Amino acid sequence: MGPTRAANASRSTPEPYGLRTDGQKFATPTAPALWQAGRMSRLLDGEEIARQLQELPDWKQDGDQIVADLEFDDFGAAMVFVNRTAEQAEEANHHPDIDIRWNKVHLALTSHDAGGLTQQDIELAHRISEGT
Ligand SMILES: C[C@H](O)[C@H](O)[C@H]1CNC2=NC(N)=NC(=O)C2=N1
Repeated sequence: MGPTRAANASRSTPEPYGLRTDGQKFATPTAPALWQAGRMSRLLDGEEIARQLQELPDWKQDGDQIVADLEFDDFGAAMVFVNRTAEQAEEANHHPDIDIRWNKVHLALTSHDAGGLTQQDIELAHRISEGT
């Protein structure tokens, strides 16, 4: 016997999706439910993005993305950077689009699940730019 819908609704912390014991079919989690569960950031507005980009000189906004164009001594140096970026992306479970052209690397970050820019994009941009 699992909790009733009413009991569930009154919980302050929602049960994680996938662990419902009341036999109800899983609903597609709504954006507010995911934000509350801490698995999705809310969209940032234009002012917040502009303010935070002041601390990220390598990055600029391009529509729903933030992008960085970086140049290295040669292909090998670019690949060292890209591999480090890949590790950071895996740690964050947030992954930039990466375009490599010999010594030039173009990175683009957006939060596909939220449909635009979130704090996750800003945080990963900081991590990527530290040490470049
Ligand atoms: C299931 C997993 O959390 C999602 O697919 C993650 C993976 N990496 C991601 N990376 C980026 N940049 N945006 C996302 O929305 C995203 N979603």
